[in-house]
Amino acid sequence: MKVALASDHGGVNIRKEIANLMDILGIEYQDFGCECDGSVDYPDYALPVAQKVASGEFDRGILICGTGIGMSIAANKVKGIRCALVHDTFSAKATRAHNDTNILTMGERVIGPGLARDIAQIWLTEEFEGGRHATRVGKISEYENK
Ligand SMILES: O=C(CO)[C@H](O)[C@H](O)COP(=O)(O)O
Repeated sequence: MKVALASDHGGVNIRKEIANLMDILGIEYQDFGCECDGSVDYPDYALPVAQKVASGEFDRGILICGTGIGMSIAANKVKGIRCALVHDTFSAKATRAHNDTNILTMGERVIGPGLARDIAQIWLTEEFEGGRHATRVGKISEYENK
């Protein structure tokens, strides 16, 4: 699995935490910044990462901003992306098992690094269950492809 990782200025610390987690787990990833001295605009990071995942260049994406919301809104505009904003471990598991999400977002101004790490680890390792969930995800793709 190859993961594209990025944050805006509001998510730098959790982005570094997740990079460290993926180093430990032996997960291949590329860090697309930001190299933030000051303020940047989250769509400039969310959209390129989402495009890389949608194109198949990367299997998954993880995006961090202050709330996770802006990154999530932007990523979900890209065709083929199922992005989940997650701030609890139950949803981290469920959104992989049920929604087959390919991008995870979190907000550094919402949760701490320990919880973010746990959420990322679950999301990176949980499998999609398929079955009835595949039917439902398929309906979303069908709508998107109309
Ligand atoms: O969470 C975010 C987007 O959803 C951003 O990180 C947040 O809006 C940045 O705010 P500021 O420019 O005030 O640091």
